[in-house]
Amino acid sequence: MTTEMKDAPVMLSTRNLSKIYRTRSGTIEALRDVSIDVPKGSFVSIVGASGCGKSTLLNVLAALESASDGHAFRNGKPLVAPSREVGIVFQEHVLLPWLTVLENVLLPAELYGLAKEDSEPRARALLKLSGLEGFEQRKPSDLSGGMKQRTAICRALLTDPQVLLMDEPFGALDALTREELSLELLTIWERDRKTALLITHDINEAVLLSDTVIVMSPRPGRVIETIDINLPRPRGPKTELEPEFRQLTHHIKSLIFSQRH
Ligand SMILES: Nc1ncnc2c1ncn2[C@@H]1O[C@H](COP(=O)(O)OP(=O)(O)OP(=O)(O)O)[C@@H](O)[C@H]1O
Repeated sequence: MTTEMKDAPVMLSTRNLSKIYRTRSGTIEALRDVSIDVPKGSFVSIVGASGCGKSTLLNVLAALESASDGHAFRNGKPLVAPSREVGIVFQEHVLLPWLTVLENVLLPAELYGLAKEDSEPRARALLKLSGLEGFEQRKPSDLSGGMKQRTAICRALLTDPQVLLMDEPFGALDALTREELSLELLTIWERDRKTALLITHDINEAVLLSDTVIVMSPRPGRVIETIDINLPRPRGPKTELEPEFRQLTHHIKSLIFSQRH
């Protein structure tokens, strides 16, 4: 993280956050004592073994789930309810099949009671930027997996949120489409510099996009290391050829493997 970012105000944070799920067959400790800071305008990724609580952490930060203990804040205020200041992109099953692409992108406008006259031009502009012009009136079933995720990203950006939370947004895509979309996301982010928090299993993707990568332990998820990625921006496909890029991905992989039981 650059000095400039270290000095930026904190947009999202948790302090000693724990989450225990109580189910009929017993309790599951998903998160233990997690404290993180996401500075305003930064791109932070969270990586860790499957089941280590990454989605749980993101859901708490989206105010979709509550913590069992500890605190979560946005802009220094405790999180209470989902907000139009936070856009969320999930892995899949995110578009409503009976609505058109445009109607899907406009859903948050309905949810937050925004004027259609303002929202529709923005939705159309976002779709155009994402290469989806001409598909506004199509149904999601007419789209490829990559196009569906582009639509989901447009929807998350509709309210011009301060924060973008993404849970494995490219997880269900083939490797090439995944790479293409992560490069597109990089371009969008470098243009707007919204505060972004990404959950990913792809360590290359995490290092390519992020200012900081947070590595979590297996369940119960704890932060085991926070790694600053100081690779120069703008970044692109060539960044992956840098020796520093390879050292960073190797270090993160070793950390995750060393935690395996
Ligand atoms: N609603 C729930 N009720 C009970 N247990 C849950 C619930 N949601 C998650 N868990 C459990 O909490 C743990 C953490 O789950 P979570 O989905 O946050 O992990 P993850 O790191 O995102 O996993 P993955 O990388 O596989 O998506 C898992 O053991 C999971 O079974």
